Amino acid sequence: MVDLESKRETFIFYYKGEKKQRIDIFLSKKLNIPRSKVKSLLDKQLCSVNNNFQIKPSYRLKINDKIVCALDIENKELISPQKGELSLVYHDRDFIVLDKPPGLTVHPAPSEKQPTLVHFLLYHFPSLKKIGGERPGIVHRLDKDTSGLLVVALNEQSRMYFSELFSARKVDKIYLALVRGKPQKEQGIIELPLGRDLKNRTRMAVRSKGGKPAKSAYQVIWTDGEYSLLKVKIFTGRTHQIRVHLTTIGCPILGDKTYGGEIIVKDYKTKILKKLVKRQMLHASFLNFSLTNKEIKTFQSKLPLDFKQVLYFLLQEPLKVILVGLPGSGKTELAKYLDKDFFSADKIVHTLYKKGKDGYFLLRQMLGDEILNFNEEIDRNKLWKCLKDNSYLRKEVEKIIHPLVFGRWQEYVRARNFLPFVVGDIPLYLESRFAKDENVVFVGVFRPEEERRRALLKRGWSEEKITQIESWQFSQEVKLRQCTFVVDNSGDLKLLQKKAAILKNMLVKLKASKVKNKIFLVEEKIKKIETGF
Ligand SMILES: CC(C)(COP(=O)(O)OP(=O)(O)OC[C@H]1O[C@@H](n2cnc3c(N)ncnc32)[C@H](O)[C@@H]1O)[C@@H](O)C(=O)NCCC(=O)NCCS
Ligand SMILES: Nc1ncnc2c1ncn2[C@@H]1O[C@H](COP(=O)(O)OP(=O)(O)OP(=O)(O)O)[C@@H](O)[C@H]1O
Repeated sequence: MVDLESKRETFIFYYKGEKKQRIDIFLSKKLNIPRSKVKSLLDKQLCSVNNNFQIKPSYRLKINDKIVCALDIENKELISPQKGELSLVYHDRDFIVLDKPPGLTVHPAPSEKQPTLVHFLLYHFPSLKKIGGERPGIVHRLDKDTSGLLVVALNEQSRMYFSELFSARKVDKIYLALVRGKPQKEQGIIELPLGRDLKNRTRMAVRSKGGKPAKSAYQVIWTDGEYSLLKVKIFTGRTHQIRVHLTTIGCPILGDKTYGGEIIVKDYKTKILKKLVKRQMLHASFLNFSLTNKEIKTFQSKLPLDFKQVLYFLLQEPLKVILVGLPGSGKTELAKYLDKDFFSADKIVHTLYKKGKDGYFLLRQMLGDEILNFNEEIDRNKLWKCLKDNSYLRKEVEKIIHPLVFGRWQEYVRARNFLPFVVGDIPLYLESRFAKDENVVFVGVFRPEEERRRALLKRGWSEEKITQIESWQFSQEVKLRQCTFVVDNSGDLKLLQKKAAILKNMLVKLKASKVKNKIFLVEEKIKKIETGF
């Protein structure tokens, strides 16, 4: 038998709980060691209850039971202090708050070969050795690839205080998560029980039977529809809670390979994203709790560099410059000067009408063979005649064609995510209410009536066609009123080219200031914590 009280690594507890609790559960929490380790201590008779050493793990503690326990030192000696950088946010006699970088495991585990945070802590805070155990001072955890705030107790009293605080859920914990997709609601609560995935034990899953209750609340800070930045508060602290809960609303955390957040390279944007995202984009950014003297402590961490890079990249959408103006005003000419590779809705419509393409089938189905020429191709003149006196049919055609054009426009923009701005010659953008988009800037093109009409006649349009097609569009005044910039195309093409060069400059500046503004607004929202959870 071991003389427990004469050993340096001895722990003495008096059980004060009202309910009878299993000793293995009690000691696992108190000593911060797994239950299997408690069992081995009991088996080795390194633990006693009221001086009785024959104790089973299922023994239920009664009030005032005296528990004496000696942690065997073999394991502890394995954790040798190691030099490593710690980013301290707060430090006093009792505890520290630090900013854990991604990729650092909190405490030793069989699968972890690299030094852990505990190794570094022992180097900087040798007094932690007194606390003992495999997890000295550790009162809560963050996954290896999650960054952010972690509290570490520096003495046994503080460790017990914080352990109780965390397990009684008296700590406000808020995380930031960059996710794929967009939650259906701006904010919401996810309350779904979690347990080990029965098919894959390394994963957690929602389990209505046998899962432990888990509750998270989220708010959307920013979204572009495809990716979102969420603020998540957790009310329970289950393993992988945020990661699993967010997948249940269709928003896996970017980079979280275990739960469907892997980045699949589809285009330029995802290619860059894959390079930037090296881990799950989850960051513990805020902690709030009260101390024994009732003082409330609040901590907020800065965004880690990799998280910031990904976020800024996602905020870098190009400015979408949409040219509007009446037919013949010179939109296409201006577009060419702004960007040779501009997007032309008219061109897209032309390709969609080609034999075998989507538009071709749909129009033929709707309007029959009378819009075809002898080669069974769509004859635009016949089509125009068909539509000119039938506004119902025209609107039906637009209902089919505009979403197809808009889809192509979105693809076009996505493939040019690296540019400061993209140019769309989309004459009906305003009229057809393409999706609302805060990144759009309208540029109006004005050309004197006579010159405009002359150009259209030259194009082969009849007076009737000019009047008719104009009547399908908003008036010049209504169009130009919605524009941030208006280009007066009264002179010749050379002058228009000069104006285009000036406009280009202004667009680049506008884009830079818009991004700056967007970053500012997002960062302000990140800082504002107590908003409606
Ligand atoms: C009316 C049609 C047959 C005329 O064809 P045509 O080859 O003569 O002209 P084109 O397609 O090059 O269009 C020239 C200009 O007309 C104007 N315009 C074309 N269609 C429309 C429309 N439905 N409503 C208002 N203006 C239109 C635009 O300013 C456009 O830039 C054709 O444009 C058409 O099928 N339109 C319906 C589809 C549509 O809405 N297209 C606009 C692109 S988003
Ligand atoms: N400043 C100008 N000087 C001379 N010709 C011009 C000028 N601006 C435009 N044009 C000519 O007028 C015609 C109509 O211009 P453009 O095709 O650019 O108009 P648009 O606004 O794109 O019309 P639509 O909406 O019908 O496509 C073209 O032949 C173009 O070359």
